[in-house]
Amino acid sequence: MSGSSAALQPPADAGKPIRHPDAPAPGELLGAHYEHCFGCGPGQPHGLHLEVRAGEGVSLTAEFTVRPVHQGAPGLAHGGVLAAALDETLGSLNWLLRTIAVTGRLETDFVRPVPVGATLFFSAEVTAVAGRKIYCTATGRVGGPDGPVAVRADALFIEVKVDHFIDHGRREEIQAAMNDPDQIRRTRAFEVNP
Ligand SMILES: CCCCCCCC/C=C\CCCCCCCC(=O)SCCNC(=O)CCNC(=O)[C@H](O)C(C)(C)COP(=O)(O)OP(=O)(O)OC[C@H]1O[C@@H](n2cnc3c(N)ncnc32)[C@H](O)[C@@H]1OP(=O)(O)O
Repeated sequence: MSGSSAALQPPADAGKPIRHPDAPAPGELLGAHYEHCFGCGPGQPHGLHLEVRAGEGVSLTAEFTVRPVHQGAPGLAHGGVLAAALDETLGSLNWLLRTIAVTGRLETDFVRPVPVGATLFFSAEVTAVAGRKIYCTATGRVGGPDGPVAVRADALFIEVKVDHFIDHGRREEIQAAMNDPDQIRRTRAFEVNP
């Protein structure tokens, strides 16, 4: 099974994504957007520690190595963890648009089982933008960037203001983030008009 639902088909008036002029150069490693992010944060011991590199246009590549803490069935990655890796990969595309956005919808195909110890090589791109709606797609391969497809996803991200996090996040983490100049710098890298 593959093919995304009607909710993930861009409307007729959608435009092509535009790479922000200050986006990281192709090949550049993108840092974590938040130290304690489950997907990319170095301060999250059981996190995915996804490593993401900017690509050409509004595309990127990412790598994630499955560890024993990510198991579902014995010796195999948990599907929810793989979906999280896809979500994080797709969310990282917003660095290249310099837009803050959250996942509205994520549709995932699990094509083959992924063993513990395997590295997933993701490639992702934004396919269309319509107002606040950002349409994107990602593929994860095993064994190498040209290996067989193990997972893929299509998603819709919705642009939000930084207030989305300030209004909804638990007070203590928001306060700590606001007191951290490095976090403020990272958040600004996402925003065209901070
Ligand atoms: C200094 C302070 C520190 C701050 C530090 C921050 C740094 C952060 C930097 C970067 C963070 C990135 C983090 C990446 C992590 C990986 C990505 C994730 O996992 S994100 C978490 C999972 N996602 C959510 O928790 C969203 C929960 N949902 C919501 O909050 C709302 O539903 C939201 C914002 C998505 C939409 O709500 P509305 O009220 O703003 O907008 P409406 O009007 O409902 O939707 C706008 C358009 O989008 C469509 N839409 C919305 N949801 C849809 C859906 N599920 N399916 C299809 N269409 C949908 C609607 O039909 C509408 O379309 P029409 O403009 O009318 O054409």
